[in-house]
Amino acid sequence: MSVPDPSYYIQKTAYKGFGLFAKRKIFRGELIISEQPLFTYDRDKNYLTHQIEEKIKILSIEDKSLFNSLFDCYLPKSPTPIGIAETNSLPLGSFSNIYGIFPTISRINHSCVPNVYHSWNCFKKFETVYALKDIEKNEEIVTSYIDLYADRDTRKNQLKKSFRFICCCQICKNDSSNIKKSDIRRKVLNQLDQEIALFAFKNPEKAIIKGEQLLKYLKDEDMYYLANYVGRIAYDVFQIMLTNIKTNKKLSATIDIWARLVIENFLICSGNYDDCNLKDHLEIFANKF
Ligand SMILES: C[S@@+](CC[C@H](N)C(=O)[O-])C[C@H]1O[C@@H](n2cnc3c(N)ncnc32)[C@H](O)[C@@H]1O
Repeated sequence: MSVPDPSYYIQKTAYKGFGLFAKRKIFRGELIISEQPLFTYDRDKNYLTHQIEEKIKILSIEDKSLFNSLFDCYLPKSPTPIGIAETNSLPLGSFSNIYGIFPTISRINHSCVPNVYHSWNCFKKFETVYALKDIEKNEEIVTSYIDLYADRDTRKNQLKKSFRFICCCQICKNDSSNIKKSDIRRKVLNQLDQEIALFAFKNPEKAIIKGEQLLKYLKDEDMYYLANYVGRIAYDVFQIMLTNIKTNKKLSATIDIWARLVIENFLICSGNYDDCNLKDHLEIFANKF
């Protein structure tokens, strides 16, 4: 089921195949698409081709033709079911082996400066797409296929290997001195991200400082609008503060600010924070002061 009166349209692009575009101005935090999968499959299984072919067999005629119309980046001239599935499938949750085929969301092209975030809503069983920033009428709607803490060459190699294209987004085609600066900042982001987990138990004060530094680097790299990244960092810091609240009140003095940051950013990128383990705690602290 899609949102009634969609705010997007699908159109052929100059060099990216089809893409999704804004039919009108879309605002940050707006739900753009909510879509059920045509079918799902277990990507961990060896007999992948057989599994996908069996799933296609039981689709309705319309759904079969929808599936067959999707792009195969591996064999574009003579698409195969496995090629179409591997070009377009999305995991149902961050670490899931179960992947789904979503005919409309599959048309969204990649950018390392995405303007939307897609994720699986495990309660409603829909893949949703929310706007991370205001999107102007006729602007292309773009998502990220990869980890954006990676440097330019790593991003380029991943996209080439998995999706067979060279990214020409505004940060990938920057001049070399700007790319160098961006790569250094992303390397630091990656390192700080790992250090939060490393210090969470043995030195929580330090882990919180790493979280604050992460947000600063995200701002410097113009990534602070990425509510999925900001929300996750804030959630990590909130969790550390909550764990230590009884033993170290000073350490958790700003817990309300972090709780609000989690809620605000989770709402923007996925419209809810229902699947958070700490939902009740978040609400209590966000409203406490
Ligand atoms: C999931 S599909 C996206 C929709 C696709 N363009 C279509 O026509 O259906 C992924 C494929 O789109 C193309 N694509 C996505 N983002 C691109 C980009 N930024 N530049 C060039 N091609 C891109 C690549 O061929 C990639 O393998």
